[in-house]
Amino acid sequence: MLHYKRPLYVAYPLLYLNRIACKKKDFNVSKRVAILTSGGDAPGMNACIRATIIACQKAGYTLLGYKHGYNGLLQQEYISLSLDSTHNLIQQGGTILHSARCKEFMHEEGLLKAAHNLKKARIDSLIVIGGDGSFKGAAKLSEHWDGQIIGIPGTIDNDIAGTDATIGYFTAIDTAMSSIDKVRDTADAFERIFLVEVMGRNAGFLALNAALSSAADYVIVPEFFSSAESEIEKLVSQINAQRTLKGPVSFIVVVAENVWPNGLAGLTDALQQRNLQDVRPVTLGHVQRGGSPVAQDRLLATTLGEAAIRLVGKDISNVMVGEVNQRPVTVPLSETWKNTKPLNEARVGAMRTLMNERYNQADN
Ligand SMILES: Nc1ncnc2c1ncn2[C@@H]1O[C@H](COP(=O)(O)OP(=O)(O)O)[C@@H](O)[C@H]1O
Ligand SMILES: O=P(O)(O)OC[C@H]1O[C@](O)(COP(=O)(O)O)[C@@H](O)[C@@H]1O
Repeated sequence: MLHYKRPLYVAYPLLYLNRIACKKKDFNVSKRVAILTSGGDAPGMNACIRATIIACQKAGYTLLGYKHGYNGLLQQEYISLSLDSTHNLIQQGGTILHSARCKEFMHEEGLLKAAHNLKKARIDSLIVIGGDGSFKGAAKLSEHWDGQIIGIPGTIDNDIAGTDATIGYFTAIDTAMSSIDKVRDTADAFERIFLVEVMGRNAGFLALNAALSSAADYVIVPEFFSSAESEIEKLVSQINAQRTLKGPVSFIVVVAENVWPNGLAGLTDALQQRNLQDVRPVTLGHVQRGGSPVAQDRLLATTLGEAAIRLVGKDISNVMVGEVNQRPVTVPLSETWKNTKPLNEARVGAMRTLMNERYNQADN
């Protein structure tokens, strides 16, 4: 016997309508995404924000921008980010969302308040552009908030494991390099020793690469620093060897911040005690954090911003989106600070040959 199968919409009209409604809802799942920039600002953060705005708009997501890092979460200070905000944004230094270091967020109460505010604002996914400190904060937040958390590495220090580079790092190298080029002009004119301090917090990426790209004579980085006593011996022997060979010439030492006891003043004293009198210290400081991002930072920022939005709604959280060999990768947030990223081996080799051991006798 043939059974006439009635179509669903005839047999169960309500169920059918409901199904259509659900399908439509699935199709249009309008996620609410929030983004913030935290810790030291870095050139390229804006380029990253721009990429997320466009990617969210294309996916039909709502994007809110919390201002002043985690303070914005605590104060519920946010703005709606739409395509209107993207014009001329890619080339702007700093961050239109502003950044901050937020003490309150380091405590349980602050974290609970932030989680409460995120729930209240019905945020599904939070994107944090920042350094390892910001990622530690994000991981802590995930203990109190069950939304999705995605980190994007943004710091001039490049001290985040799991990604070849961080947003802002390339521009900072460029800025330090061109500043050292200028220092060299005056150093040459007076045949003086110049000590140039560059940022990097506790890592030597910026110092090493700024020194190599500006053809400095010596670089002091935390990764190879054992003691002031042994380092001063090596440095003085290079200066004296160079002077013996070439007569009075300039000598530029790039020094990573936080390495030398008492900073450049301490190193200047140590050199003067060894009869090297005409020494001038220069601290490059926050100038390294500013300026329009170079192409490499814009590209990294744009790729990572787009890749982060691709993850929205997926079953993955508490990860950083980084880049390894020019491919986006996801890395658990905890690995970004538990692992230590080593300096590039080939650059270290170049550092020894062209700078720190340049005047050493060959072994053979
Ligand atoms: N252990 C932590 N717990 C909670 N929040 C943290 C923690 N570490 C850092 N943060 C938050 O992240 C912010 C930025 O961290 P910081 O180390 O200053 O910069 P960056 O993210 O650039 O490394 C801090 O001001 C704080 O609000
Ligand atoms: O701007 P501040 O608070 O003086 O901090 C200076 C520090 O910030 C940096 O510029 C960037 O560090 P983070 O990205 O880790 O915040 C460091 O290189 C420097 O040590």
